[in-house]
Amino acid sequence: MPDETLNRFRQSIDNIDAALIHMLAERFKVTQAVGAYKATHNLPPADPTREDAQIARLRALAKQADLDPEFSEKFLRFIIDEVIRHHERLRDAI
Ligand SMILES: C=C(O[C@@H]1C=C(C(=O)O)C=C[C@H]1O)C(=O)O
Repeated sequence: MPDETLNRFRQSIDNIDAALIHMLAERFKVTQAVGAYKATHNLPPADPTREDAQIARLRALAKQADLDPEFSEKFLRFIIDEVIRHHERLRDAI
């Protein structure tokens, strides 16, 4: 028997998941451009000072939004680590 309430929740979840994928795709497009710029200008793949500032900012935003700051930091760390791997690959390809 179809559960309309559960279906409506799930439609919303599916829309949010699609938005997350599109936002991540845009973010990786920009970070790829940053990686190419860094590789051609002899800049290091990682910038820990910038990362610390981003993490502090996202933790504060998460708290305001009633989202777990620990989870938010882990999520951003996971993404940034992947970006750094891409930047290292771009650097090594030169
Ligand atoms: C994108 C950059 O390169 C790296 C990746 C970052 C990110 O994904 O936000 C942040 C800092 C850098 O370690 C950058 O330097 O801005």
